[in-house]
Amino acid sequence: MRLPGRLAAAIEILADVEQRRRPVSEALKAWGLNNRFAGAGDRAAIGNLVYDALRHRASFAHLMGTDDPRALVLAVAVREWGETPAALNDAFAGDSHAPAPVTDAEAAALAGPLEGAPAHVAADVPKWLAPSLERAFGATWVEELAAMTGRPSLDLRTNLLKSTPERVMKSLARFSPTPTTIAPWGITMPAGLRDARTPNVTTDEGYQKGWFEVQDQGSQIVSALAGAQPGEQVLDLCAGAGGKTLALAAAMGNTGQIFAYDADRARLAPIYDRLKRNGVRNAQVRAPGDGALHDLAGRMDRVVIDAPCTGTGTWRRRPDTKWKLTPELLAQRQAEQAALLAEGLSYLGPRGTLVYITCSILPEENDDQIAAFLAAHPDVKSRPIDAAWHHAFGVDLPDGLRTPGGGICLTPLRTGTDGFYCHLLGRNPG
Ligand SMILES: C[S@@+](CC[C@H](N)C(=O)[O-])C[C@H]1O[C@@H](n2cnc3c(N)ncnc32)[C@H](O)[C@@H]1O
Repeated sequence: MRLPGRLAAAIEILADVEQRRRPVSEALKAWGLNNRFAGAGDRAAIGNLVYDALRHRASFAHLMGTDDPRALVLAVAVREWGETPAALNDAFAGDSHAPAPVTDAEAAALAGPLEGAPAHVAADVPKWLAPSLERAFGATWVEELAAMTGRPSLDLRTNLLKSTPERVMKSLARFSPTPTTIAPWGITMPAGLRDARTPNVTTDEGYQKGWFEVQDQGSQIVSALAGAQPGEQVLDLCAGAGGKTLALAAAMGNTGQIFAYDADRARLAPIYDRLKRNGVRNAQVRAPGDGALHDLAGRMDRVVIDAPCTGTGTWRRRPDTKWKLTPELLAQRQAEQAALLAEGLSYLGPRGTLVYITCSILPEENDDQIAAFLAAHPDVKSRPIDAAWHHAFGVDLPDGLRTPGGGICLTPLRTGTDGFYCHLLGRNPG
């Protein structure tokens, strides 16, 4: 397929997403099944167009005077992919799969400046979230959120139980990987431009052998900040598919014991294969059920709560969720987080550390949540995050990452990672 056909496909898919209110990944998959002539390169390019359109939906709709799929996709082609209306029309002219020609009015809109747009439009976020985001980032909030409209890099964590960063880099040399800037065992490949495909690293023999995992550097950083030590008893209370569990197991050198639990059996299901492939021998999976964790009460050296959240920190990867988030969903997540913090505390030993993590950038799920928890539990205190950073990475906590409430917040602008929040707590401070 050439560019005109790919643009037409992206328009069709965005319309499908809107009409059927289905997730983008599902709409892309359905399109691929119905259009089997399209190759992997076509599907990747069309996916890039669709995701780029959703990343910039508010600003492109403002520019074009409409958020219809055609307007958004033309804006991606011109504003992000560097095409011109004239070049598009030349390409469209000889292609039976092309969208209708770019009109003069569209061409004028595509050239227009964004200056004067409201802040939430420049930031490409829903208007109702602007006050929270301004509270999170102050004067730089628009810049912070604009950085979230970019494409994410592909990051890997070397599994030290089986390999070394040098060995993984050699195995993946064809993708030109480089070490991550903060996480010591991370490897990264920058996102490409236009129709670039994300390297399919999971077909690499190194992956099959368990030498590395796909994990955003932000997730690697908060896993390291959790500070799990060899020989400890650790509860991973929201283990999901085990991304953090695997990192904790490696940090503990396969010693001590990790209890990996999740309330959702389906989310937990992939963890068994992943533990095996990674050579993890110190993790015990606890399937959900009455009393599944009763025997752990008051015994844990560390309880990690990788809490269910709005995922606002992952908007680069899942831009459709940005536009679906509602105040009701946020309130629901906040209630779940508050309950999990209280539950997590019940498993903590007297000198244990409670690790609270979200992939959200909203204060409601981060500092506010912790402030409410601390107010309800006067015997609990924040543990110093700068000391944890120094211990994990051997350097001082960089300026600007600490939150007013004593946690840290990572962002694409600050650390080149997904947005993550991490706060350490315990009954005995320091
Ligand atoms: C952010 S995800 C976890 C991701 C996972 N730790 C990883 O690194 O791959 C949050 C998880 O919390 C789980 N969850 C939600 N409510 C829970 C509860 N009350 N108890 C335990 N797990 C819960 C969800 O099923 C979901 O898998």
